Amino acid sequence: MEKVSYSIGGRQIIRNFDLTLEKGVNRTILGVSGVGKTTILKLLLGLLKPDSGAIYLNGRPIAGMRENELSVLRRNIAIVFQWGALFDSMTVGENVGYRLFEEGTLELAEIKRIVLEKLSFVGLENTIDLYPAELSGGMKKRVAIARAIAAEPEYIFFDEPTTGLDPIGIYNIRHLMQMLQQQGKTTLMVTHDLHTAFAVSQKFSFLHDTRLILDGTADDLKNCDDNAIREFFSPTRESLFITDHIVEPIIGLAIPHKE
Ligand SMILES: Nc1ncnc2c1ncn2[C@@H]1O[C@H](COP(=O)(O)OP(=O)(O)OP(=O)(O)O)[C@@H](O)[C@H]1O
Repeated sequence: MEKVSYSIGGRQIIRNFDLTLEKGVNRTILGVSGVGKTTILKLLLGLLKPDSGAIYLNGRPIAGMRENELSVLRRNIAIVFQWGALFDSMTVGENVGYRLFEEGTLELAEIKRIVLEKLSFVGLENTIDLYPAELSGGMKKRVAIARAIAAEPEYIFFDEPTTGLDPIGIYNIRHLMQMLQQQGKTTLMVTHDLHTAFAVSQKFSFLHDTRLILDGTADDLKNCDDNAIREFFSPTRESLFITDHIVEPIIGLAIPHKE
């Protein structure tokens, strides 16, 4: 995204926002609730059109692209929505294979093989004939990941992937995200779960009051003395003014040890 601005009903949501997704890197967009993080995902997916600025997909501007060209490029992007967004009337297997089935290019047996492979990747191959209502929240999110990767997208977007999960569920999602990264996927996440963000992300975009105020690493965030960033990392209001003692442990705790 290059200098993208977007407003809703005359209210500016983002202004001159820049974002680059580097191959194989996980980036997290951070910022307080309502600041515009999900709006950025929607702009990237082409669900919203920017007021100004440009969005490039694999280096090509999407503005003015024909719908068939766009849909080829969009095949490269998948999104895992906050609540999984599975189709309730379809089985787990049908949910995971839906996109491939709709595209109509693969034999049913091949789709089934891919569905089983992706369900086994998320550890849920035994749920193939169940309906979403029969799954826990964490299982639904894992099925949503299996569905997202069924068509082998290059980019995967995660909107609040760990919201509402217990610690084991959160660990599972983190682990899957790390495995996807090992496979070379480029991922973008929006989350309030800072531990997960620092466990899986190498790059961060911090959005505040319509603007990008930091684009950098965990260390850049930790060392940044911008007030908005320091306040964001303060766990309680009482600690807002002693952020020197707060920022480091939160970020430090969450960064995984690299082998
Ligand atoms: N369809 C809409 N009509 C009017 N305002 C909207 C609409 N969609 C989003 N907004 C507003 O745009 C702003 C940005 O919303 P967005 O969902 O992108 O924020 P967010 O940072 O993802 O929030 P959260 O962290 O709570 O999910 C919010 O103030 C929201 O109220």
